[in-house]
Amino acid sequence: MLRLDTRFLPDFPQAFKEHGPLLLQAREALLAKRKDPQSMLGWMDLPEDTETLRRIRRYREANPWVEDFVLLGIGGSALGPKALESAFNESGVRFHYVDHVEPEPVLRLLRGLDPRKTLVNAVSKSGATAETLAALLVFLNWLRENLGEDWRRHLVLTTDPRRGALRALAEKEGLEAFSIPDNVGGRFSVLSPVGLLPLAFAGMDLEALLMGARKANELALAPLEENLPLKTALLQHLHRHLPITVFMVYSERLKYLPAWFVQLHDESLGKRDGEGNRVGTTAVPALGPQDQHAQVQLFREGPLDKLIVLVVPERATEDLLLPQVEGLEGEAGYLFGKGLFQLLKAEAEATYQALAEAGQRVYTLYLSEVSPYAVGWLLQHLMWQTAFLGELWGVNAFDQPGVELVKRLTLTFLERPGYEF
Ligand SMILES: O=P(O)(O)OC[C@H]1O[C@H](O)[C@H](O)[C@@H](O)[C@@H]1O
Repeated sequence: MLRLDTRFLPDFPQAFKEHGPLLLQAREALLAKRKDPQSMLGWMDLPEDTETLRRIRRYREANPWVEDFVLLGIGGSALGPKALESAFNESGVRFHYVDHVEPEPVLRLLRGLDPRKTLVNAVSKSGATAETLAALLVFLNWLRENLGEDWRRHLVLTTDPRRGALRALAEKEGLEAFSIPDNVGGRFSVLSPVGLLPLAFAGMDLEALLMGARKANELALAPLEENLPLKTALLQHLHRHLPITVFMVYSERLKYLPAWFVQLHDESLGKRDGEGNRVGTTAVPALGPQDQHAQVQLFREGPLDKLIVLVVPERATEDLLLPQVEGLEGEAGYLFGKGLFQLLKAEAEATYQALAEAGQRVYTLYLSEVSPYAVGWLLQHLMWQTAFLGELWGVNAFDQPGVELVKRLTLTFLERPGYEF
């Protein structure tokens, strides 16, 4: 369950009423694009795709030998699975993410892995991302050298249904491969095999994850009053003059969720609108309570240039009572007998109030608990929010023309004769 709290933004209910027509128009414009196969709105349908889920389950069951799962992918091909796996890994399978090109950690990883117990999953929608291709070269070679003909069983690809280097490799070598639907872009792909395959190996309850996402879909299509994604989209829209939107999550298990949100928000919305104006707000990741001891000083007394979103669980799956320890009554007595989760909730509430009191604009999204259902709901909710904002800000939320130059320049530098920095 996901619940919005805007108690420190008293004008919001009125603003929501006034902006009703604008919001409905934005939703209509977005949904009208669904008919267009180029629209990249396939993420809306992923929670219904039970056939893919069945295939993934069968694959997982056929490979019980996996002890280490190495995911080669970057951006939208890594951030979602990482955010969910680190929260919900129940299986004991160890996960490793190669979403970088720093040699030392790759070498350290290779030296510590047993190839016979390792499954490598290369993930790339385009099949053309330099970091992922570089990692694939290394791991493919490593599997071949160590496993001989058996290497094929240890490599699974997640990529475009037809195009790109990964698809070509899968066909040439007869490798197991899962498809990211044509009309699903990287940062909207967490509920496709990009996320579902690794999460099946993590032992996560995928039915519940998708059920939560279906709930977000239901609300996005619901009448205005119940429409949670239109509400939070409007909160972001009303504060678009503030350059920063902080996404602060009060959950250690969800510590990688802010990074997923940052890509979703920044890469979708930071671009030129139809008139050439630069639009977008900068999402800043934060974690509670750790960042109370780092960023909150700035949030309290620094510039009032932020919209701050807190994501707070309402219940613990299991609390841990703090024992009374003799000799520590003076300093820690106020904690005796309290739950660790009680402390977490008190800290989140204290931050909420202190930020509002400082004049920062702040609202909270309460998660009933850190469960696959609630988090599935939250992820899909945030995708709807982003898509609605794309309409409100007049930008295409599903492309990323701005990142291309870096890719092209990287290739130019590598191909330059005598290249060395
Ligand atoms: O999945 P891939 O095609 O390898 O893309 C991985 C990432 O790289 C690109 O640079 C895009 O900007 C991201 O949106 C994408 O998630």
